[in-house]
Amino acid sequence: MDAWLEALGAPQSVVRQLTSALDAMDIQLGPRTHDQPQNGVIVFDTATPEVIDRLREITSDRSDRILALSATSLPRAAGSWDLLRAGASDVVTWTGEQAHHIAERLRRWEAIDELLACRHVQEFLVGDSVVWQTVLREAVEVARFTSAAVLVTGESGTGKERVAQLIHELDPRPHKKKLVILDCSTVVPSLSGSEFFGHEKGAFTGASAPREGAFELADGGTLFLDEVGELPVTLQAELLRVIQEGTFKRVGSNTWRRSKFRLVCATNRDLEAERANGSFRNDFYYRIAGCTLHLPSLRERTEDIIPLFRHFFGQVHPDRRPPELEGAVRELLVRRAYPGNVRDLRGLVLRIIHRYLGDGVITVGDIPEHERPESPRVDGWPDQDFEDSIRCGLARGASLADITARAADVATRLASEPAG
Ligand SMILES: Nc1ncnc2c1ncn2[C@@H]1O[C@H](COP(=O)(O)OP(=O)(O)OP(=O)(O)O)[C@@H](O)[C@H]1O
Repeated sequence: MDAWLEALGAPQSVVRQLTSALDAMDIQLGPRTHDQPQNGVIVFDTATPEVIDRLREITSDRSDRILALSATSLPRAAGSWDLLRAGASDVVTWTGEQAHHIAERLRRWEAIDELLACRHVQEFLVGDSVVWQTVLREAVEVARFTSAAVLVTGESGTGKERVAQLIHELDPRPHKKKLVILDCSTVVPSLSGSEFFGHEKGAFTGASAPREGAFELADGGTLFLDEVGELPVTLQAELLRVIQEGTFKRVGSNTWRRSKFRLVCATNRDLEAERANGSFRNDFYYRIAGCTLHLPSLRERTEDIIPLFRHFFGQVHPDRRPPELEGAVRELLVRRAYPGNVRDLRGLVLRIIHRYLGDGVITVGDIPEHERPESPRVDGWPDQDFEDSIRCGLARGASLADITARAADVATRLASEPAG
């Protein structure tokens, strides 16, 4: 395998030692090329501001993974954190004996990249932006190389359920069973025991036959608890044991059963805030969040909008090349607010496709009437900041009425301020 190497003030002897040790393990270090993201090693003497700047520069536009290798002294703790913050993925000090560790690290990164680049993953979770590829890479790593419980957070429609599906697919357990999905927001409190743990015949009125619950069904596979933030605190307490130990009793039974499952949970709620105010249990949180993945909103990755458009077009017309977009259509797609994120975009694309006659460029005429900008811009008003504020409000869940009321407040206050 290949990886790049940059030496920033490191002794040549260390660079030579490292290069030949890795070469003996079949890893060739070369210069950093400027096409695809690649993994590499930066060797430096001490973590100077130049090293930090260089790391930032490399990781600002490409999702390279970088091992920062300090050639002489152990970087001070603060130095290590600075290196990680600037974009390094790992920090190691060279004492002449870490070649093996470095080789292992680079090999794992390469294995993850191969999975990430495969057609299935790229078409299942579309997006080339650095922020998206970075989180996707984390998902691939945790799925393939750990059995950790994963908590996926992010606004509605950002792809949390799809990430859960991917984690299950990439999980390398032998004889893996199915993915069981349970939407916690639909669990009726009086039937929650049965939903999660199952029940025996006659356990309660209406229990005419025994039933397996979600934990039992997920034995050997993955249990995806969607909308986990909706679980009442009392129920969270009841789930602690099964999540920690894998043991549970069906409702109406005294027999302990065992289930071995991987747990993936998702929520669009702010569990940090809910833990702080006591509406989400800390002990439950620590059990479900062995690893957390935060999915970015679509407004944080607008460069993925056009690729997603093409993807959704391809879903409807698998045999056709996605058409070109007229400039105004492209601008509308990229600048529009998507409170429902990718789901919202998908809905818009479908509405456009329904109107599209299926020949040539997609033009503004293919945009449904209610999606068109309402009024022409007059002398630069409303300006971009004004639009951005509204978009931001909508994205945070404010209604049009909230925004109008707020705008009226601001206008009244400004009108009463003395001129100048
Ligand atoms: N990166 C992506 N590539 C392709 N399709 C995507 C992507 N992200 C989301 N989607 C599509 O967007 C829709 C919403 O995705 P998903 O249900 O995974 O979101 P979610 O975050 O779980 O939403 P919610 O919080 O409302 O449950 C689905 O139709 C899914 O196929």
